[in-house]
Amino acid sequence: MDYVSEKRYPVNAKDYKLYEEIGEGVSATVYRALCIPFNQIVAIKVLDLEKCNNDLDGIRREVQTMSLIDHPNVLRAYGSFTAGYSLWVVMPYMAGGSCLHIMKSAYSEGFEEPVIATLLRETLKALVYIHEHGHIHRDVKAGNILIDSDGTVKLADFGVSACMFDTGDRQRSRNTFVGTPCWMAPEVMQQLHGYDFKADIWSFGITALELAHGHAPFSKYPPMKVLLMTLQNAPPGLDYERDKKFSKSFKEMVAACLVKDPKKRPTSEKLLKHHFFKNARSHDYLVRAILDGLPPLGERFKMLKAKEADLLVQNKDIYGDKEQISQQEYIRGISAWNFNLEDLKNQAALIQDYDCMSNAEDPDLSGKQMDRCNIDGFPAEKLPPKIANHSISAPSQEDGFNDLHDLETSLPSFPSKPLQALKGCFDVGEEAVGATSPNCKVTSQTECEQQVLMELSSSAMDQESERNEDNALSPKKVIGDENRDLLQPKYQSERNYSGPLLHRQKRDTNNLSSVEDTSEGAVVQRKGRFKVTSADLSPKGPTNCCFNPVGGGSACATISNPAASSVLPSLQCILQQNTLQREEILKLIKYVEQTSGKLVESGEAATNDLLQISPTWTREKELQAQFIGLQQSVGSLFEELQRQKMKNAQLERQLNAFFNKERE
Ligand SMILES: Nc1ncnc2c1ncn2[C@@H]1O[C@H](COP(=O)(O)OP(=O)(O)OP(=O)(O)O)[C@@H](O)[C@H]1O
Repeated sequence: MDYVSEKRYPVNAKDYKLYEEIGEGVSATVYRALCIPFNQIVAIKVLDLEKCNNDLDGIRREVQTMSLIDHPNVLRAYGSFTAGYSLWVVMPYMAGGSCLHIMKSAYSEGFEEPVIATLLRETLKALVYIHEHGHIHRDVKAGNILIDSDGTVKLADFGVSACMFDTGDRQRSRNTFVGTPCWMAPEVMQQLHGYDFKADIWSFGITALELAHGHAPFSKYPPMKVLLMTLQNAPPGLDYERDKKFSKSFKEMVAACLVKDPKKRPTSEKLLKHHFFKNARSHDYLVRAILDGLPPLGERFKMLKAKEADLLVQNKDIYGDKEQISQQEYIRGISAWNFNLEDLKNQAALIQDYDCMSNAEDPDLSGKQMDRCNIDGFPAEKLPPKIANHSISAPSQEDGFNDLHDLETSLPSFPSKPLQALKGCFDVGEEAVGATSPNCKVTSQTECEQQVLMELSSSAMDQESERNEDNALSPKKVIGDENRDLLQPKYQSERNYSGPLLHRQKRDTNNLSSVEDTSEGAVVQRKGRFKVTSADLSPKGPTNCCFNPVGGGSACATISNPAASSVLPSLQCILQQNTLQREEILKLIKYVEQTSGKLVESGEAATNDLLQISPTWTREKELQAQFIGLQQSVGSLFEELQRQKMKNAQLERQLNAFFNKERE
């Protein structure tokens, strides 16, 4: 990228005067500020380095990338420096704020088409530039499209951008999992073959829908659900019925972006030539159409925060105190999803309970949106068969029963490595994944994946019989679409109030008092937007196991309908019980032999049989001991890894401080 910085902005906090807050992200607060020596208003993003844990690399990358940018549609950084435990990034102040904030303040149903075309064209120009320079933005969404008071549009936030040239060609296709679930391309979730800049085109299509409706498709669902819906459902799009007010060319443009096969999506350059963008207008038009009459950014932000706080107070009784932070984050529409493995598995167990209702009602989710959508400029034969033939093959969703069918039939299309898809949610390396999942410490990855897959399909089958009862969980029954932001806490309650969630137990989530509260645990690793908590790491042994000498069997509560997380402990539990039973039987036989004084023929045979299997039994015991030993060493290796990572982070911090001192 071209180096642009002519003017050297001061790198000392005392040269800036912070004014009001104008935005908040996962680990940063953004302020309007005055650069005193230049007497210039700027925006300063203050990142809490303590909150960023191990992601210093990411931050450094963001700042570096931002300061090398030279394009009118990409937000650049004037400079950055550390102040105490925070990093200050100085940027141009975009007085209109983000499109997301503007929608939340005044256009909750979304913008008019010419406004969307103008915003998207400018954003797309930014993407063309970014892609040309070998970068993938990876977080294209309305929250990152900023507008200045003169109507200039800039794409912001390189927090998760990746440089395809970082370490050579091999890295052109990325293998990390970052971004925000609703905007995330299927190939990013799947983690099978990596992904490239076409992932941004998918996010761009989702952003188009967000600007059209005021929210992204699937935004009311928890992350795991979003993940599965993105992978399994037909891509979202503009609906011919619901979205009558939008032009055919808009629908076609969106459909061209939201094709599951990235190869079939247009490049940003080609997309920019789409005739939809001929509807784009001038900066002045944007000012007149959406900025005029809006209160100043700081005030708007304050009002939004107050509105959120009100909503939280209103719902405190229903959702409880501990949900507040995640609710706030959700309502703000930021990407602070607190992914942890238990959450994801629990959400997988909940899957589709509310689909049966919602898919039929929510045009975003219905299959019919693509029916009459011929993609001009991008020939229909280039569409994947699922989309191209949609009008013929898509089953009617109206009765709300097809969802089950969908899930079953789409299981084969679910990533062949579903655990990898889950694993990806943490943006952690292979070793950490093994360690974060207590159930996967010794079994091979494939076995674990099979367990998850089994769990998903058994959950799908169970749900057919329980569908009617479970419809009570449908968000549509609880709350109207206009209050969509309030839906999330309901699911978050379910997420956070659950241990390994059995499908049957799920119904109890309506009665929170009956559900065990498993507190989340301290964050032990955070990468990008995702964190792994100590709760994910603590091994959860089998519970409620008791040996029943009368029935001669074991009663493991976790076995009747095993959640993925409990399958392995359950198997261990059975194994243990079998061993105990065998011991008991041997003792009994010995006792009978001694009291009867002679060997009954059949008894003899039975004893011999049992004695014959005893070497196997001994071997089992040995293996069990090895298993426990291995579990322990994986645990301590992981701890060591964490220690080293923390050390690393500390060193980086010191280096940073040193570097900044040098610059001063
Ligand atoms: N230069 C700017 N001018 C005006 N507002 C800004 C500016 N930069 C950021 N904001 C506002 O602050 C919000 C949060 O900033 P930012 O997105 O950079 O933080 P983040 O932690 O990366 O958040 P996220 O994870 O949601 O992307 C933005 O959505 C936007 O509304």
